[in-house]
Amino acid sequence: MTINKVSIKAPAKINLSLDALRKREDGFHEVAMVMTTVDLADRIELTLLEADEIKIESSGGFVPLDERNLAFQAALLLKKTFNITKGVYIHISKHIPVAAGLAGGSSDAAATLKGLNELWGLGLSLDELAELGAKIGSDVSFCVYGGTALATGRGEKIHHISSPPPCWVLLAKPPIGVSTGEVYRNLKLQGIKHPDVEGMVKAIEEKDYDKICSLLGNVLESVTLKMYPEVKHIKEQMMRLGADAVLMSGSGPTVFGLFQHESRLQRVYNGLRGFCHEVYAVRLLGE
Ligand SMILES: C[C@@](CO)(OP(=O)(O)O)[C@H](O)COP(=O)(O)OP(=O)(O)OC[C@H]1O[C@@H](n2ccc(N)nc2=O)[C@H](O)[C@@H]1O
Ligand SMILES: Nc1ncnc2c1ncn2[C@@H]1O[C@H](COP(=O)(O)OP(=O)(O)O)[C@@H](O)[C@H]1O
Repeated sequence: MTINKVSIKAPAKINLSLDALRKREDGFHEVAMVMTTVDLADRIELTLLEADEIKIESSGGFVPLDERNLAFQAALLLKKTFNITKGVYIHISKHIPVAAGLAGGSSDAAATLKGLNELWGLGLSLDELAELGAKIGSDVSFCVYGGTALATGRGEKIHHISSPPPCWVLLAKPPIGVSTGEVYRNLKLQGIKHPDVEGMVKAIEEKDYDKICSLLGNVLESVTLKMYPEVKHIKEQMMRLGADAVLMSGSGPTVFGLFQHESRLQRVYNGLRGFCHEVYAVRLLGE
């Protein structure tokens, strides 16, 4: 039976730990990061087109609707690599804030790779899709697998780890978009405080919630918090209102807080909504 349509969830990620070790010859940074998915997701619908074309539309959120869209790039990459002459209509229901440090674009690209693998009957494994994904962006490989992982290299080498203990996550995004490239360009590695990435992996494997909270760390905060004081302000407010622990995700500007108790999450959510328009209460997906 030929499949004509597939619908795939594309979840956002947060970085529980993010370290940059050195700048490489190719301009990228060698990183070590712990990433995990949360249940805030875009939905990607792919419809088979007999004509040799890629069409893309999106509802909600402002994203480019041409070859700059990472989902479009994913389709084009598969077409070129495997000489596909069929086409696809991609529809993105956008729920993940854009340029927020939550890998929304990368997750859309990963979902498109997985969906087209079915729709175009390519028979590729997840490992093969993740390898292709790395050509689109450093975060795409992780998004192909989802779950929880230690990512090394420029972020494309994925080492699966067990899921953290279940907890609530509050995401708060100030009304600014951050360029990942600009943040990495302004990163000064000398004298910087490096997070304990190995300790974080261990704490997750041991399901030690308190240790996970105490080890949250992200070297990119040293850049983004200075560039955008509103991110620092949200971090301070979330902590003051009662989050168990707080960190900026990726290159920002989204700040996340962790919570074991739903009642406390609700209190902090209400407090933040007073001055931050975009706040989301979600759960860790983990697996
Ligand atoms: C910071 C992180 C953490 O998960 O996420 P976001 O904040 O984007 O969500 C990632 O490392 C971002 O991954 P991604 O958004 O895919 O970045 P890419 O498109 O590959 O790279 C954008 C630019 O960031 C810089 N870059 C990216 C990754 C890396 N390891 N070193 C870098 O120096 C490069 O200048 C590159 O041109
Ligand atoms: N499908 C997409 N969804 C979101 N952003 C996209 C998409 N395709 C391309 N982009 C572009 O990618 C850049 C990074 O967006 P995004 O992936 O949301 O953030 P981040 O890299 O901070 O996690 C933005 O400049 C955005 O315009």
